[in-house]
Amino acid sequence: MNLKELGYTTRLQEYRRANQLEDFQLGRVIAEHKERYVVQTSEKTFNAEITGNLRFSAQGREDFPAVGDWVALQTYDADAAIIHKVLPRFSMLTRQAVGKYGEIQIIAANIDVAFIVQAIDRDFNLNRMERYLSLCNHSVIQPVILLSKTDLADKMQLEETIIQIQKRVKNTAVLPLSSETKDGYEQLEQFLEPYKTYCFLGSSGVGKSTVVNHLAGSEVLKTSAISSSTQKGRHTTSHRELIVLPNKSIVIDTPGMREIGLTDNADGIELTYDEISELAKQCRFNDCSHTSEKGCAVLRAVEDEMISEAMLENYKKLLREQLHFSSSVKEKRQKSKERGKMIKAILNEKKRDKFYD
Ligand SMILES: Nc1nc2c(ncn2[C@@H]2O[C@H](COP(=O)(O)OP(=O)(O)OP(=O)(O)O)[C@@H](O)[C@H]2O)c(=O)[nH]1
Ligand SMILES: [Zn+2]
Repeated sequence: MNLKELGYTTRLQEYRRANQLEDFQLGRVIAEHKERYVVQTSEKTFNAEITGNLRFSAQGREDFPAVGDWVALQTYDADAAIIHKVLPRFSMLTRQAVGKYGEIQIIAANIDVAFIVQAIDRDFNLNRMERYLSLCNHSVIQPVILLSKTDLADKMQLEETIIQIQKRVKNTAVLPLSSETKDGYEQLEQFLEPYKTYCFLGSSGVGKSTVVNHLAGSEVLKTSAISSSTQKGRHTTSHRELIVLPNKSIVIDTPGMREIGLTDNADGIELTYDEISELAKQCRFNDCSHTSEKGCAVLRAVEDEMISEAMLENYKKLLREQLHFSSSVKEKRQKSKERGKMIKAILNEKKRDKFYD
C-alpha cells in the first residue's frame, strides 16, 4: 500500500520536506489504545508509542495522536516504533470527553466527509442531527445526512421525513439508504471519492458497520465484523479503525456514540444555524438573546413561520452548552495558573528562608 492510498497529500509532503522529517518514516494512525497507537506505513503496521518529549510538552488532548493522524515515526524493532511528531491536521472531529467535564476527545482526525447516520425508526432526531452538524461545521468537514433503514418505513413516511429534514437543515445532502434492499447504495457510492477520508457518525445500532461492510465487500467484512462489537482484550495489531475500500476511499470507523457534548464550538453552531445568525444581525439589540426582546428579527421570523421554534430552541441550547464548556475550560486554566503562581511563591519563600538561615 503506498501512502497515497492512505490519504497522503502533496500538502503533507511539502510539510514533511519543510520540517526536515524526511529521515523519519511516515504513517497514519489506524487504531488507538490508551496512548498506544497502531500506525500503518507504506510497508506495514507498527505498534507505536509517543516520545517522552511529545508527552511532556502536550498541553491537552489535541497534542496527542488520534485515529486518522499522520505521524513521523522511528522504527526500532520489527513491529515497534516511536512517534516523534503529529503532522498538522486539516480537520479534527471532537466532542466533550464523556465523564470528564471541560476536556475534549478527538473522534477522528483528517476527515473530508462525515456521514451523519440516523435510522428512520426510533433513532430519528432533528436536534441531535443539528448537534452533529455543528460538530462538522466547526472543522472543515463536509456533512452528509444518511437516513438509514428506510426499509422500515413506507414511502409516505420516508418522503415526510426527508421534507422534515430539509426544512431544518439547508445546504446539506440527504441520502436515504437501506442495507436490506440496497436502495440508495448507488447514490452513496457516487459520494465516495478515492483517497479521501470518510467517517460514519451516529448512535449505536443505526447500521454504520453494516454500511461499511457492504461498501468494503466480503474480504474486509471479516476484519470489520471482528472490530465492530467488543474491542476489549484483543491484541492491538488485529484491530483497525481505518479501512481502505475497493474504490480507494478511506473510511474511519467510529464507535456508536450516546453522548455528543459540544466543545468550544460557537463557530460551528453559527454555521449550522446561518439563517438565525443572519437574521440576528437585524435584531434591534446587538446582544439580543432572541427570547422576548422588542425588535428581535429572529422571533419575528418564528412568528412568520420562516424558521421553526424548535430550531431556535435547539440553537440556544447548543450555544449555552458550548459557552458552559468554554467557561469551564477557562476556569480550569485559571486554576492551574493560580496553582503555578502559588507553587512559585512557596519556592521563592523557601529560597529566601534558606538565605536568612
Ligand atoms: N431493517 C434494517 N436493519 C438494518 C439495516 N442496516 C443495519 N441493520 C441492522 O441493525 C443492527 C445494527 O447494525 P450495525 O451496522 O451493527 O449498527 P452500528 O451503527 O454499526 O452499531 P455500533 O457498531 O454499535 O455503532 C443490525 O442488526 C443490522 O442487521 C437496514 O438497512 N435495515
Ligand atoms: Zn433577536
